[in-house]
Amino acid sequence: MREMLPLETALELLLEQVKVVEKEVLELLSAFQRVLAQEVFAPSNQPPFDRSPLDGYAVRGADIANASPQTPARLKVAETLPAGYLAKGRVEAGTAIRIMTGAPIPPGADTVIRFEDTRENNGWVEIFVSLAPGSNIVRAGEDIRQGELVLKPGVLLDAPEIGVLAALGIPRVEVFKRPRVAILSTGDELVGLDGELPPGKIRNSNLYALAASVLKAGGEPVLLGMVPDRVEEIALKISEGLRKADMLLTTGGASVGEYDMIQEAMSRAGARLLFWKIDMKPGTPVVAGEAEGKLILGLSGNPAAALISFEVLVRPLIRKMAGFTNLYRPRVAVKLLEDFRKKGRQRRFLRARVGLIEGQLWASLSGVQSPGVMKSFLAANSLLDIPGGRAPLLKGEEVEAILTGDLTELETILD
Ligand SMILES: Nc1nc2c(c(=O)[nH]1)N[C@H]1C(S)=C(S)[C@@H](COP(=O)(O)OP(=O)(O)OC[C@H]3O[C@@H](n4cnc5c(N)ncnc54)[C@H](O)[C@@H]3O)O[C@H]1N2
Ligand code: MOO
Repeated sequence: MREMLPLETALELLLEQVKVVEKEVLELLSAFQRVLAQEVFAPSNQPPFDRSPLDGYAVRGADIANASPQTPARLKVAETLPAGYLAKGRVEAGTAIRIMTGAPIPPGADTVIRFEDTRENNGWVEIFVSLAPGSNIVRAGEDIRQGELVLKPGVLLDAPEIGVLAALGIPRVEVFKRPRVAILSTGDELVGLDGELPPGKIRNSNLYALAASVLKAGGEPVLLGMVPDRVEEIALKISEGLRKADMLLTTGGASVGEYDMIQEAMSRAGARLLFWKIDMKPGTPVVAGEAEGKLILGLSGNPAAALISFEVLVRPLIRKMAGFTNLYRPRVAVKLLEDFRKKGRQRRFLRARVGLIEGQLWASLSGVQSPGVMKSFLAANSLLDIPGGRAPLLKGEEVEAILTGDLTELETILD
């Protein structure tokens, strides 16, 4: 087995192994935040009919051709037309229909004049402006044409997509199931969240951080809990994970220490080893295996290393399984707001905050970068991707940032 694969090589190898999960049909609102699995062609025009975008008067353009404040056109108001109804009659020469926003344009009319440009008195309306025929009419299909491909498989069904499907009268859609991702923490030092912390022990935080990450990536976490550093127990849990889920993540025991037994446990559970170690820091030790067509990824026990491995390696895999077309986060060029002096031959991912200063994106490190430190994630909205051998870096140098956080935060971050 070769030492330390480049991240892209490892990712390519793993992406080849994963398949998109099955599909299911859901009621529209249950499909919110799911990935669309079908093409959606518009069954009808949106809007379905020519309509008024204003409260005003539907008229014939010819009748108001010479209207002005000095020489208003005088038209007989034939009826009032609210949204949701059809006009009883036509707009004949010399008449107008009072029309509300969203109401269908009555036959005979080709223009709508807004209330502000008119004055009504005793069943007659004076029009003070002349508009070209066709003005102020929203045409049927102006938004979406019947037969048009509106949504493609692989998109996330967010609020606008749900709204468009509802507007088109589509009550159910085919979406991808959520890939189930089993998570197992290994380590004698681990205890759960309740109760006193015994001496020498730590909380099993990786289970929760990874479960939340799986949810965010579009997967469904299957919590396998924690096991002590014993090969047989780990192997049994791996087998359980293979039965219950489409992919399995473990943390701990991925390095070279005496108790690092994930590789051994994977083999006992019948897995084929794909690789161990990726050229990145944090997150070098990743044991990748495959069994029954399912991936098993043994991530570092170090909490920050595990989360960074998840971000750059596991997230794209889950996104592929979940049916997304876009697997990756956006990457942008940023300038460093401070020096980063630590040399290193390995590629590094640094937790950072990216924000705008006078139209330029800048990055400042969000705290301590050690693989066991979590707090620096709290202020981070990105990972800086520093190629091996590139550091030391000086303030003002350009580097690449992977945007992991909310873009809306960008403007408020730096002063
Ligand atoms: N002699 C060497 N030692 C280490 C090397 C090395 O190359 N040679 N690599 C270091 C690097 S880099 C990393 S990263 C870690 C990876 O360690 P493991 O994956 O074997 O993880 P553990 O040793 O089990 O744990 C590391 C650290 O994380 C804590 N931990 C473990 N599980 C959890 C959990 N579920 N929740 C929260 N924290 C957890 C654990 O207590 C340790 O502090 O190895 C270095 N060593
Ligand atoms: O590879 Mo370890 O993950 O540096 O921290």
